[in-house]
Amino acid sequence: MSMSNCVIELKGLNRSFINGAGENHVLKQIDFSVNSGDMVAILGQSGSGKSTLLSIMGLLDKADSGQYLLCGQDVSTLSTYQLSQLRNGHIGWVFQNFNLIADMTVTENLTVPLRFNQSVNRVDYEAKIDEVLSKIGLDDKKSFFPAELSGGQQQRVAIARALICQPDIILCDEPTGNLDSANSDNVMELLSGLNQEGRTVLIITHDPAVAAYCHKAYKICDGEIQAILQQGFKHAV
Ligand SMILES: Nc1ncnc2c1ncn2[C@@H]1O[C@H](COP(=O)(O)OP(=O)(O)OP(=O)(O)O)[C@@H](O)[C@H]1O
Repeated sequence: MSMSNCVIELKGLNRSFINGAGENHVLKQIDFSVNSGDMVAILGQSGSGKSTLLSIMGLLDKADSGQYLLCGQDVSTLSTYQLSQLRNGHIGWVFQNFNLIADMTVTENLTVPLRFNQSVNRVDYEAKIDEVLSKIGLDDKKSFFPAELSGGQQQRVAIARALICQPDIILCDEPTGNLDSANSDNVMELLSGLNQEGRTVLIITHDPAVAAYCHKAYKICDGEIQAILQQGFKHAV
């Protein structure tokens, strides 16, 4: 285990896709790290590789070459089972389209990650669900189906689902992309609060107002990642 404060460390990371036009080298020799407790925005034009990078960091995809250390562990040495254990233990995901299961109630949606987590006892499910629902302010919506909630409420449930296994890292892919500005602010306040509690938050966004909630911002351009100075957040993309 590394002694560094880095929860995410990428070294010389490459990812390409082959398509009809040949090889698309999306991420080129990426060196990037995120410290524990950071709140980081990743910007970049459509197709620049933001989701690809986040998928690798969230252990949903693998780099072609280079190294990825998650909480000090070199993920290339791990089996599929070990990867899923690491993912369940450390990472919560929030997506643009919420990705709630339509024919399950809020409570049932929140039960799904608990079932995959062997360290949570079934008798504790209800208390865990109550705890995350009160955190997002939707205690009264337990038996609602996703379609009965507003977009902002659905995204808050998705954040509750990301939180329920107590991850130390929350990865968000355009979390406000489908929300109006009031709901977007609401979701960002929620994510900021989680960061203030000590969670590391990474957010892909096109929106400078979202980046402004973060301490650091980076931009992916031509396969490379570069830091953006705070005063440049507004004009980043
Ligand atoms: N599974 C895949 N197979 C082939 N090409 C892919 C795959 N995933 C991504 N790509 C390509 O990699 C490039 C980067 O895609 P990615 O989704 O990471 O971009 P992005 O910056 O997240 O874009 P957006 O802002 O539009 O979501 C694109 O050219 C895309 O077509």
